[in-house]
Amino acid sequence: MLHQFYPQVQHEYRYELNKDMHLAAAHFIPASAAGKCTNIHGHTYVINLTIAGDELNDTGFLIDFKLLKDIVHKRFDHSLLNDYHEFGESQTNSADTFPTTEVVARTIWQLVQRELDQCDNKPCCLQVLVRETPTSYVVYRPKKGDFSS
Ligand SMILES: Nc1nc2c(c(=O)[nH]1)N=C([C@H](O)[C@H](O)COP(=O)(O)OP(=O)(O)OP(=O)(O)O)CN2
Ligand SMILES: [Zn+2]
Repeated sequence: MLHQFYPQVQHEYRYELNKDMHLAAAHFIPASAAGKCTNIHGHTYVINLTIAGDELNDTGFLIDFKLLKDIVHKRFDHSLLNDYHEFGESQTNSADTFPTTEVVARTIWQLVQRELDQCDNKPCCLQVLVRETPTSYVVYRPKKGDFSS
């Protein structure tokens, strides 16, 4: 895997962990303004997760790298993103759920943070980077109010 440098997020936690992964998936954007992207096509998404926290768990992990891969890669690899309810057109504000790079990044943050909320050592996901093509990527950073506690 290509090792890359990513935008840094400022924080005061003791530990910061980063997990890279690749994801092969297809999608289409169901809006005529999306031009050629209205047609179904595929990407090898490159994803980087930044997790931070002050305490380690009983295994000495902030969070298991493998768990992070399972949350994202296991769920979406070799899939059509539009098939998932998170990216469905039937949602109330459907443009906000089209599988654009922005929405994919936000959705990954929601899925990851939901799992982290179950951990006693309370790690938090501070940044999700999703690269859709060699020249295009999005960084999603949650605001304080996006965390449940
Ligand atoms: N803000 C966004 N803009 C675009 C998105 C998106 O998700 N968010 N998506 C697309 C397309 O789906 C496409 O996959 C990526 O577009 P683009 O970077 O233009 O792809 P190219 O490989 O053609 O880029 P070049 O730099 O011209 O090689 C479009 N816009
Ligand atoms: Zn695309």
